[in-house]
Amino acid sequence: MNGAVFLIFGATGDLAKRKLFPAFYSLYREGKLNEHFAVIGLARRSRTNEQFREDLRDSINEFARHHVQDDEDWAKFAEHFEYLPLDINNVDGFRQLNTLTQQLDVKFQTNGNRLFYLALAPELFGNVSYNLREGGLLETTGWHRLVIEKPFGYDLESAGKLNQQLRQVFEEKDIYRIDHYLGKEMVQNIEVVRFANAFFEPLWNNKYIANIQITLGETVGVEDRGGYYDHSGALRDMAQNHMLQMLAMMAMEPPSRLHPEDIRDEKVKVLRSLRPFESAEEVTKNVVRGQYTAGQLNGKDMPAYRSEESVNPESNTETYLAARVFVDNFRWAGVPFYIRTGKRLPVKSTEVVVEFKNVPDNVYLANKHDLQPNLLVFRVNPMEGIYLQMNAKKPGAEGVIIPIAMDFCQSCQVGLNTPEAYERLIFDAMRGDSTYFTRWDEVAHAWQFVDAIAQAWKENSGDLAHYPAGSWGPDAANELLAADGFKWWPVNGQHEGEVIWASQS
Ligand SMILES: NC(=O)C1=CN([C@@H]2O[C@H](COP(=O)(O)OP(=O)(O)OC[C@H]3O[C@@H](n4cnc5c(N)ncnc54)[C@H](OP(=O)(O)O)[C@@H]3O)[C@@H](O)[C@H]2O)C=CC1
Ligand SMILES: O=C1O[C@H](COP(=O)(O)O)[C@@H](O)[C@H](O)[C@H]1O
Repeated sequence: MNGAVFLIFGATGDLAKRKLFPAFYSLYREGKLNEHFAVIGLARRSRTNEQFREDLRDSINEFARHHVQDDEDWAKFAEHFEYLPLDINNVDGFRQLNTLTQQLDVKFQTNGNRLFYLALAPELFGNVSYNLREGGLLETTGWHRLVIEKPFGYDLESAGKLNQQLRQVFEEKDIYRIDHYLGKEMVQNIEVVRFANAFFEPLWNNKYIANIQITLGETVGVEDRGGYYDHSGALRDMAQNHMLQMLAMMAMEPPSRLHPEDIRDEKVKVLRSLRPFESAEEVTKNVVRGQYTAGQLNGKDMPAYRSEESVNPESNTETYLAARVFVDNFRWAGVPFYIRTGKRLPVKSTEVVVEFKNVPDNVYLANKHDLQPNLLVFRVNPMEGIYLQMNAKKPGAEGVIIPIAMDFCQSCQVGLNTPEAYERLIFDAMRGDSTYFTRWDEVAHAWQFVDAIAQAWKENSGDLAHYPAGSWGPDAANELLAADGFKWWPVNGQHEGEVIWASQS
C-alpha cells in the first residue's frame, strides 16, 4: 500500500460519525493503514482541528469495535486528521483545500494519491467533482478515486444525469459506488460457498432449486431520516440496491477469473435478465407494498409511519415490500426469487434461504413420510453463519425421519473481530479493488427494473396495505408464496422442524 490523503466531504454528518471514522480507526489498529495516510474532514460548519479530533474520539468510543486505549496511542492516530471548513459550492475553498492536501501529502509521504469520499446528499456530487478539478486537486501523479454513497439517483433518468456529471471529471474505473451490503462478510461468502463446494455447485439451478428467499427485515422505523425516506420508500432505499445486489450474487454464473470486472460482468448479466414488469396488473400480481401503522414491538408502543417526524401525515410511501422476481435465463427459468424488506418488523434479520426441490417419489415418500425440503441459509445480519437443513433418521425410532441441521455460527466464533462493512470497503477502495462496488451498468439495470414498479404504484395508490408495527407485514406477502405452493421460511435462527443437532462451535 502506498498511502493516500482521504478527503471526507460531509465530515460532520451522521455517516462519518457512525461508520467512517470508526472504520478508519479499526483499519489503523489492525495495521491496514500504515503511517502514510492523512484524513481531511470537510463540511460547512466551523471546527478547529482540536474540536474535530475530539468529535472523532467520541465517535470512535461510541461506535468503533476497537476502543481508544491510551492517550499516547490516540495522539499518534489523531495527528493524521485535520479539518477545513468548506462549502462545496465555493471553488476558492477548493484551492485552499488543494494547498492543505499538498502539505499533508508531503508530511505523510502519500505519493499524490487522493481518495475523495462524498458522504453528502447526492445533489452535491456534481459540484464537488467539478470543483475538485477546478481547484487543482486532480493534478498530481498519484491515483484519484471518488467514493460515493447511495442513493445513486431517484430513478434511471436522474441516476443517468448524475453519472454524466461525474464522468465529466472521473473515469468509471475511478468511481467507487458504495453498496454497503456488498461489504458484509456473509454476502461476500455467497460466492465462496457456491463456487468452492462440489456439493452445491452442480445443484445450483432450476433442476434442483425450488425457490430462493431473500429477507431484509428491520425493527427500526425511519428514525431521524423521515424526510429522505418519505421520498424514497423501501423500493428505492433497499430493493434497488441491497436486495438486487444480493440476488445477483446468488444467481450469477461463475466468473472466469476473480477479477473485479469479471465478477461485475456476471452480476450485470443477472440484472439484465430480470423479467421486467410490463403492466400495472403484473406489478399488482407480483409485488406487495405495505406501510406500518401503530403497533407494539418488543413490548413497546410504536407510532404509525404517518406520525413519524418529517413524514407527510397522508403519505403513501411503502415501508414494506415483497416481490416475486424471475431471472429469465437458462439456469433460473421457472425459479421464483422472493424478496422482502420492511421497517418495524419483529426482528432485525437479513437471511437468504435456498429451498431445494424434494427428492422424487421414492421409497420414503411412498411411505408417506412428510419430508421437509433441504434448506441452505446464509445468515447475513446480525447473526452471521450458514445453516443447512436435511433429513435423517430419528435415532432409535423405527422409520421416523426428521429434519436435522448443521448450524455454523460464524459470529459466535469470530464475534467482534469481523470487520465492519465500511471498514472492508474503505480498505478495498484504498487498494483499488472495485469488486464489491457497483458499476454504472449494474446501477442502471437495477433502476430500470424498479422504475416499472414505481411507475405502476404512482398510477395506483390503492393497493398499499397496512400492517401493525411489530408484525411480519401484510398478509398479501404470504399469499404471494402460497399461490406457488411455498411459504416464507422463518428467519433469525427460528427454523421449523425438530432440529436434533446444531453445532455452534
Ligand atoms: N447516515 C447513514 O447511515 C447513511 C447515509 N447514507 C448516505 O450518505 C450521505 C450522507 O448522509 P448523512 O451523513 O446521514 O447526512 P447528514 O445530513 O448527517 O450529513 C450531511 C453532511 O453534509 C455536509 N454538507 C451539507 N451541505 C454542504 C455543503 N453545501 N458544503 C459542504 N458540506 C455540506 C453537512 O455538514 P455542514 O452542515 O456542516 O455543512 C454534513 O456533514 C447521504 O447521501 C446519505 O443518503 C447512506 C447510507 C447510510
Ligand atoms: O442503506 C440502508 O441500510 C440500512 C440497513 O443496513 P444494515 O446494515 O443495518 O442492515 C437501512 O436501515 C437504511 O434505511 C438504508 O438506507
